[in-house]
Amino acid sequence: MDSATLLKEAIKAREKAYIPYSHFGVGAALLDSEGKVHHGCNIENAAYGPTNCAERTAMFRAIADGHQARSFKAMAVVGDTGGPIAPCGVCRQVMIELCDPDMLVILGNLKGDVLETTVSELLPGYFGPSDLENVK
Ligand SMILES: O=c1ccn([C@H]2C[C@H](O)[C@@H](CO)O2)c(=O)[nH]1
Ligand SMILES: [Zn+2]
Repeated sequence: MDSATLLKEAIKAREKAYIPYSHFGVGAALLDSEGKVHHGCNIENAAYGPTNCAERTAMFRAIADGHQARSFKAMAVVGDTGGPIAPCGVCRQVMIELCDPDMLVILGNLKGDVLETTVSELLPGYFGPSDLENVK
């Protein structure tokens, strides 16, 4: 599946956002190793803190569906931003946990701006799963 197709899936996922507070919808589409796409949208909460971003919704759904961590091929994310959307810090950390550091991340907006990057480029100097390898 190419980047443009995955971005279209993220736009479809965005339509499902539950956003009574910010009215800012975000969609994510995570491509698994079998070619299946997992949709994520942001899901807000009256207490604000429990809000789940679109990116984490997509990753948590795919893991809960039985897909292996770090087996994913790409993720596209879209919001109505001035430039390509920038994932929040919490989602970047969860990407480092559940996706390969070299996995393609396609960031877009509704105007058609696109930035192709990777998980490790989004979180330089990250603390990740391998940093706990020496624990006895
Ligand atoms: O990359 C992003 C940035 C923001 N949001 C959500 C969180 C909140 O619901 C709303 C405004 O921050 O957008 C995401 O889902 N992904
Ligand atoms: Zn986030």
